[in-house]
Amino acid sequence: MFSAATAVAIPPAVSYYFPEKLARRRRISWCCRMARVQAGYSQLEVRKVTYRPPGTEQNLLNEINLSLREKSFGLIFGRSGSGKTTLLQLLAGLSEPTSGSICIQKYDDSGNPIGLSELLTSQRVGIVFQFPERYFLADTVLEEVTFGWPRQKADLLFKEQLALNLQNAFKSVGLTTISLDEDPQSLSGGFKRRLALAIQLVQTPDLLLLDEPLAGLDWKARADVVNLLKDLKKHHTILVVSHDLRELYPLVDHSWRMEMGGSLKEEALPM
Ligand SMILES: Nc1ncnc2c1ncn2[C@@H]1O[C@H](COP(=O)(O)OP(=O)(O)OP(=O)(O)O)[C@@H](O)[C@H]1O
Repeated sequence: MFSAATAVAIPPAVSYYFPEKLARRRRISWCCRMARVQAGYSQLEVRKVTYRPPGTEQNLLNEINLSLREKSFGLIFGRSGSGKTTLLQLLAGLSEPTSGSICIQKYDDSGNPIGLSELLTSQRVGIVFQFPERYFLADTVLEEVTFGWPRQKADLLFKEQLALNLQNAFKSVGLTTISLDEDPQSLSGGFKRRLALAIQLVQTPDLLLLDEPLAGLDWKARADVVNLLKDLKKHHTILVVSHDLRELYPLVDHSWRMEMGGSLKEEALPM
């Protein structure tokens, strides 16, 4: 077991002394980040995105437009099979739009556009699929989180940064009372969902995409995840696909309905 203070007992492979130089660099980059934030804001801009899977005759998404300002919470709702997950997959770079663009537009303090870049080259994007626990592969929590981490010695600094991120990620999802040696499958439903979020948060994403984050959880775990999302919203831009409108309503800044046939329109939640 470990506490919040010691949150993650980093194993030998990633437990290196965190040098003062690196700490200073983090402070400097944090200051730069603050300076950037004070100088304006950025917004995810999906413009006229159409998607037709290769080799098929029908568009799954038709001229989708969507804008979401940084540190906002967006929710897409709509009937099953309308194309919500397909859109998240495009935003995560798992498929490419047939036409249209997915960008980050920067604005100055007065709201004047000052720069445009592609989402995936300028921002880190994390995606948590529906029922993410079904895709857990490892025997321990630590292996699950560090799956795919680089193994070469040359990546020492990168590993140290990830180890620190891991500690922060576990704290931010309230996973401070589980052992890193535990089997992920032995965790409760709510804790599995927290673990899935922590795995993404380790990469410090700017944009977090969540597909049905409350699906399959009991009422207590659902309430926990809603509270957790409320906290995450302070630091991340979050776009959720969900049918659980009532529970997520208090978090939502913008919402859109996906129509059958793959068109999206901004619409208040039907409460
Ligand atoms: N690669 C593909 N080729 C052909 N059809 C596809 C492909 N991917 C998804 N589809 C179809 O596109 C439609 C939209 O699927 P999608 O999973 O995006 O819907 P959804 O709105 O997220 O549904 P749900 O709410 O049930 O998760 C579905 O009919 C699905 O079967």
